Amino acid sequence: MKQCYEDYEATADWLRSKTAQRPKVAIICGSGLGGLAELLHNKVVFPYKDIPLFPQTTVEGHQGQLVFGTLEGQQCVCMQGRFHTYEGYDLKQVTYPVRVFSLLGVKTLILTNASGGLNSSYKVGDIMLIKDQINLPGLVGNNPLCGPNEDRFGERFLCMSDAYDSDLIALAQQTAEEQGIEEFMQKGVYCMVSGPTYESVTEGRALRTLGADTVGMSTALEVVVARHCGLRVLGFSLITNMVVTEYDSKQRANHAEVLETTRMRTQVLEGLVTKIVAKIQ
Ligand SMILES: O=P(O)(O)O[C@H]1O[C@H](CO)[C@@H](O)[C@H]1O
Ligand code: HPA
Repeated sequence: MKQCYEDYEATADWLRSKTAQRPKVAIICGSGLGGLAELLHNKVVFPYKDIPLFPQTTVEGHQGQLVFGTLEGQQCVCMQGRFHTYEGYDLKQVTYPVRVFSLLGVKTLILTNASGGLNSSYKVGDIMLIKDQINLPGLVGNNPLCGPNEDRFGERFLCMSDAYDSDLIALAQQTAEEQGIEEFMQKGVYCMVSGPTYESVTEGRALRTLGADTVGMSTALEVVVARHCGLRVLGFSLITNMVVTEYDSKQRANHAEVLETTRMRTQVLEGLVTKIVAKIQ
């Protein structure tokens, strides 16, 4: 499927025609983390299957609906479920909603994800503020900005050294302190791999050597496209499991454990994001 500017406009126009809400903040919820959308007031809900040109979610823990509403007085739009390349979607489909959000007038994108911990000082259940990313698929040619540049969204050559907004990171850290949850807050580097396989022992070790603190199968592509259209970005990675980095380990990564851990921390993460949203200008 080849998306053009008019496709993004058509989806944005359709949404505008169905709701008078004009969010400035968008939130993409990771695996098992869609509960945040339930906290919105004056909800207007669109199942993805009803939204023109929107992909569908196929992964357990990703509900598949777009929720507009107000969080602490701030108009928001929340994706209860995201798209991944391992589902068979291409890079433009995975990132399609981000450009739609930009056309709707969104200025800030908050992303959450479930991830495997690589940094041995991290524990399952820790929440990592993402300070930077390694877009592994992008480094070898699978970058969503490949192809003709759409100047109406952004420039051809995009700087990514400031991808995660330092003011928003500071705001998140301050809010975590106020919430008294610093003990399980971390700050580090997220690495995206394509999945759907979890890492082999040697792959896990290699990613750690590259400088990654956590690894997952999402987020980086959405962030590239968000930055291209000028959105400010804040990201949280919930460590749902530790990546197996010992050859004789009996531990095995699995999605059930991922979802189980999200259940353990979902309320804390929801509370943190809610308080941050309240303070976003
Ligand atoms: O990144 P999110 O969507 O949170 O989900 C993570 O959890 C799934 C694997 O358990 C993968 O989709 C991985 O990317
Ligand atoms: N690896 C990759 N993606 C993941 C993991 C992991 O260990 N946990 C949750 N998403």
